[in-house]
Amino acid sequence: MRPSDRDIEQALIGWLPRQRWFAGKGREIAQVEIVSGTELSGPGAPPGPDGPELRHTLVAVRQDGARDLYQLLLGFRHRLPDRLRYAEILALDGMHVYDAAHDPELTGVLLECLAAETRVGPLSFHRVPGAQVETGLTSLAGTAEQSNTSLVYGETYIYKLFRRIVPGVNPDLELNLALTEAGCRHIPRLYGWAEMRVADQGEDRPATVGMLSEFLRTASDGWQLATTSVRDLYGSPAEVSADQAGGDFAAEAERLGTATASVHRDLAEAFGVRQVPPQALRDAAARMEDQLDTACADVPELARHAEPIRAAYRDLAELERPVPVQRIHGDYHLGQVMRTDRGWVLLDFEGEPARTLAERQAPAHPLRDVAGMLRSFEYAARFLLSGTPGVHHRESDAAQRALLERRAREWADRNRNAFCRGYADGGGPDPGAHRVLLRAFELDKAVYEVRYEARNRPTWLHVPLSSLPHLTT
Ligand SMILES: Nc1ncnc2c1ncn2[C@@H]1O[C@H](COP(=O)(O)OP(=O)(O)O)[C@@H](O)[C@H]1O
Ligand SMILES: O=P(O)(O)O[C@H]1O[C@H](CO)[C@@H](O[C@H]2O[C@H](CO)[C@@H](O)[C@H](O)[C@H]2O)[C@H](O)[C@H]1O
Repeated sequence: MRPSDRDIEQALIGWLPRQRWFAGKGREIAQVEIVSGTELSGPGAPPGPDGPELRHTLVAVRQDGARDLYQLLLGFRHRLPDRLRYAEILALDGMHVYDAAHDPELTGVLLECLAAETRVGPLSFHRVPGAQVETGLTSLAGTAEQSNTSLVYGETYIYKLFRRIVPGVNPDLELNLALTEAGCRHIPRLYGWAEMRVADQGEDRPATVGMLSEFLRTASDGWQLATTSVRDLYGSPAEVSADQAGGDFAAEAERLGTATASVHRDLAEAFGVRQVPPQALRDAAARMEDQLDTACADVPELARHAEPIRAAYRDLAELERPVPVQRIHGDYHLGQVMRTDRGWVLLDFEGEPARTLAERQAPAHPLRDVAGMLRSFEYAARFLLSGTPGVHHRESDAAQRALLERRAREWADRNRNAFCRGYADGGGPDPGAHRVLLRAFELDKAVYEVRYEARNRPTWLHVPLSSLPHLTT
């Protein structure tokens, strides 16, 4: 017999905070409640006498008076193979309950549902018009540090199992659908998606719960490529400059800028562009100041950089001109782009994970994405400098330290210039002609990163903090 919902809910209180994708880490869980359970075993995966069985589950988690929804695939087995031990949530009365995202014997059913456009309980599965979905492929759950869980099926598909579920269409799906329709070549091919009805203020609304895309089998992600280039420079003799180093990244950075401008253009055509009055910049500057205040309260080391940051926000508020806004990526960095044999491809249009859906859907100036990527060049250049494994240098060796600092600056500047050139040549607003906007956006992102790192990866906190003196002078 399966454990009761109550037993599972109790076990989830301890299990959820250990999951990388759980957004409520560090806050006490007051309650977990299973709000929906849909049997998904069969017809593609009929359970044997010993299981396994699959139940699609939505849980509501209460923390600090807030209620968030999370999607789980619960597996049930009488005997849990050793390879699934790490995914166990609970074992009771001879039944194991576990995270079935890691069980390829169960996840095949998702492909079958997508192929057949199944409707079951509150769930419905959809194919992009004209797309076929092949079934019978084995999945492997990604191990990347992610906000969601990705299942790679063979070498063909990647299914993004959204973890935190918010009523409405997830911007990742919304933007991928629009870009697919626009024939954009800088996104992975989209095959289908899953949604479920969830109760929202007394009404049932559809919420996106999964998305099936082409798996970019031979691609490398931008972060890996960029940091390889940085390592190459750091490992070269002192007299070798960034442009002479074998692993120079600038040509790729320039192409990435051009691809970014192309995606921005497609998004502008699909969703429109509107001009917002100067008051909107004053409002934006005020919001940035609020974020800064909150971040300074959370991370006191930030306070010593606060004054020049505020000055940059004041400059923004004083810009007396309307600015164009449109849908953008929203959380753009090197980990969100992959270099394929058909050029750069952009991933994950969800926006910053901690923001509300309305904030993530709000149109913004496209240079916000440019600022995000420029911050990422800064990260790639700086994260090897100290506090992280990879480059070994004696802290006491001031000359070595100064050389690495100089090289970090040189690498970041060279690649940011290349990216901005590619972006302007590709038809985007010239970053060099909008310095006040860009500086404010970069600082706002850096403040966000300080909070993000303090909460999620404290050993990385030095990266955004140590980049601030350069940004604020
Ligand atoms: N279509 C794809 N092909 C190959 N790898 C992918 C694809 N989509 C995502 N990935 C890999 O999975 C990682 C996480 O994907 P992402 O969409 O950013 O998920 P999350 O929202 O959970 O952060 C990416 O950084 C990339 O390495
Ligand atoms: O990819 P996510 O949507 O989960 O984005 C979050 O996590 C990112 C880190 O994984 C974080 O990005 C920051 O670190 C990157 C290096 O790991 C760096 O390239 C980015 O520039 C930096 O912002 C992102 O901010 C956060 O929202």
